[in-house]
Amino acid sequence: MNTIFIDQKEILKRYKYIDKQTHKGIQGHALLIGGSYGKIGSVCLSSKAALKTGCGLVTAFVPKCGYEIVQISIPEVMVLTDVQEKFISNITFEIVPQAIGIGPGIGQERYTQKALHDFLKINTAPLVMDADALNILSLNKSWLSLLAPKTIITPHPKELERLIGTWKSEEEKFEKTKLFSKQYNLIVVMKGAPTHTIDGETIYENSTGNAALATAGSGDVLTGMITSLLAQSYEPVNAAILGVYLHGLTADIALPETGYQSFIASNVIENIGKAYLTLQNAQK
Ligand SMILES: NC(=O)C1=CN([C@@H]2O[C@H](COP(=O)(O)OP(=O)(O)OC[C@H]3O[C@@H](n4cnc5c(N)ncnc54)[C@H](O)[C@@H]3O)[C@@H](O)[C@H]2O)[C@@H](O)CC1
Ligand SMILES: Nc1ncnc2c1ncn2[C@@H]1O[C@H](COP(=O)(O)OP(=O)(O)O)[C@@H](O)[C@H]1O
Ligand SMILES: [Mg+2]
Repeated sequence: MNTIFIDQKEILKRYKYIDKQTHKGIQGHALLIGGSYGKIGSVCLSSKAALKTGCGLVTAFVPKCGYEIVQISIPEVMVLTDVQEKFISNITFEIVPQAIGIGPGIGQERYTQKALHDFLKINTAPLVMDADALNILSLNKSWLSLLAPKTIITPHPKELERLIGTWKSEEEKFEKTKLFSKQYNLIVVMKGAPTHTIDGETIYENSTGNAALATAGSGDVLTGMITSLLAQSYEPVNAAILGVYLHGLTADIALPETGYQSFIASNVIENIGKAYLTLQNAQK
């Protein structure tokens, strides 16, 4: 098995330093599409995480009921709304994002399923798919062929099972996921403890993170972080590997202060800066 252990040394080979002359117009624009009535928080977490991971601009596309929630909770994020009040039914926008993340809190309404299908047929931006976007794909497996090469999917174990079916051993899980990755030319971020990112035959095993991450919304945050890195022109596999590494590192940094129990998804976002600084300081 071709497994690469992702420690700081491997990350430094992939991490790109900020150009002193950069500006928000070239730092990348990320679009996060998600949320439904009662789950607007998920897309707030993804959007804020995207900004804190360094892209220049972030837009959230949410159902109408999410408009004020996103505007008030994260003033730096721009907001586009669907025509429907409580769920997404028609994904249209005039901006040109460099990357899109879709799925957190989006639900599985029939109209949302159709909106996802229509979106996948025309989307050309680098894409991260998570949560209910993956559950909708599991209900409509023929749509997997619409995904562009190197689309990143970020399933937790239950979402993975819905996509690839059950497994009887860890070995079988990896074999089935590798086959799935090759069949559809996808990058699969197999979330877990630890997380493995699978790109065809290659498995990248992450070295950071701990059980503090077992908390609501920590996956939504990861989606925003990876989308942000994609928008900053990281190759998809590197965006996935670096996003997973920084995400886990925030929990390792915060653990002495929060303990396992009181760490929440917002603490991931708060510690992204410190996680980046470990990489910058390692170069000095
Ligand atoms: N504040 C918010 O608005 C939040 C919204 N969320 C959204 O809620 C929707 C439902 O997401 P869920 O993931 O809760 O629902 P799912 O039904 O997909 O997953 C929940 C079930 O999956 C299994 N599972 C999850 N992680 C596992 C693991 N590591 N090992 C083994 N089994 C595991 C468990 O059996 C669990 O009951 C998504 O759209 C998600 O984005 C959640 O992210 C929570 C926070
Ligand atoms: N025990 C654990 N150790 C390390 N990482 C964990 C652990 N439990 C969960 N995680 C990480 O937390 C995140 C949970 O994602 P997910 O289940 O999608 O959460 P949500 O949907 O609530 O946002 C994943 O990145 C996963 O790898
Ligand atoms: Mg999730």
